[in-house]
Amino acid sequence: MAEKQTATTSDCDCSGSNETLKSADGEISDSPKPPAQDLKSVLVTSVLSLEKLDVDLYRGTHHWVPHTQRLFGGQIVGQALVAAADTVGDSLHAHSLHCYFVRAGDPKVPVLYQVDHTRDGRSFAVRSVKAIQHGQPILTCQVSFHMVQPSPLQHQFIMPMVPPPEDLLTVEELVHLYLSKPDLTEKAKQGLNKILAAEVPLEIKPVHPPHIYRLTAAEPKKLFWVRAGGLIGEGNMKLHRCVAAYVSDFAFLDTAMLSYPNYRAKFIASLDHAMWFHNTFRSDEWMLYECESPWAGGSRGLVQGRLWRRDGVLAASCSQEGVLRVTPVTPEPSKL
Ligand SMILES: CC(C)(COP(=O)(O)OP(=O)(O)OC[C@H]1O[C@@H](n2cnc3c(N)ncnc32)[C@H](O)[C@@H]1OP(=O)(O)O)[C@@H](O)C(=O)NCCC(=O)NCCSC(=O)CCCC(=O)O
Repeated sequence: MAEKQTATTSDCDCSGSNETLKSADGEISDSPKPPAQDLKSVLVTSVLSLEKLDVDLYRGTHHWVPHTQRLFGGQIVGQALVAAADTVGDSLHAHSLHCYFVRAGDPKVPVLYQVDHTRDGRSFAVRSVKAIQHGQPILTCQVSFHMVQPSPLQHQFIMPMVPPPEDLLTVEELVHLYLSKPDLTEKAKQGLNKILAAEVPLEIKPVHPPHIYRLTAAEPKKLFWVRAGGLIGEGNMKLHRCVAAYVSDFAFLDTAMLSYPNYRAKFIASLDHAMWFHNTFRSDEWMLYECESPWAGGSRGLVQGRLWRRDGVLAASCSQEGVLRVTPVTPEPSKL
């Protein structure tokens, strides 16, 4: 386990409000089904189980598609990582990836993944993956792999102090709580029911659930516990990194919107996504996702995230820039 060093102030700040579950009558991000820890995760049986069509050529299908009706970026990154990882030996583990989302993914057709062997070195290997639909790239992704090498240099920030997942409600439980409140507008009910109907293969527990009646401008920071819905197990540790790639794009970019409750996203899409894997972890066990946005401007926003194992080990770091085109929210006469 890595030794820890003193955290910066931003790393210790866990006061940001959490908008994994957004305002009941604002844009709603979809949310998970209840846990089924005895069942194999659909991420393993379906989403990240690619069909090998030929040498270095794979095909992936979809499970959950966001309300935007463009493919979920995390799914494309996760599948690209599965394809890349299949072309390197078992002693090599992904330590970083860098992706550009160049076209919207079409949920009506599968995605092809073409892997190019950029370089095989002594301890590192690099793969370039192109995700293709309708003959055109929708994502380009470079993945670098490294063999396990010891080092006397070891440090990491300290995980923020937050309540354990056992003390918090899932998004679904929160939605049921909100639905039981009186004076809920029809629009709000519809939004909440849409969340319950979604089939996101993740289980999420916001650390600071948003207040349903009062949305105030908050620091662009949020924290939530997350794990794959269902069992993945220890059989294929490479797969946990692919699942983390899937997880890392979920409700990430909207961190940049937390300071602007009077605007809703008219067009929101991730432009790029980068990830660094630091330690081994199980993505079917609770991990804390710490997200913050250091900057927004010019119709774009930057977000950065850290995925923590619950024992305080830093598992992965992520960065993403996205396009954020917003429109003012029209105040409603009723309570919600
Ligand atoms: C980013 C783009 C759209 C850029 O392509 P482009 O041809 O340069 O497109 P564009 O000109 O920006 O148009 C896109 C759209 O934005 C509109 N637009 C353009 N300029 C303005 C403006 N000033 N005001 C208001 N709207 C504007 C355009 O009319 C386009 O709208 P349209 O698609 O025609 O309805 C493209 O590269 C793309 O689609 N890439 C893929 C992005 C993606 O699919 N990412 C992964 C999925 S997003 C995700 O997973 C994160 C989830 C976020 C979350 O919910 O947390």
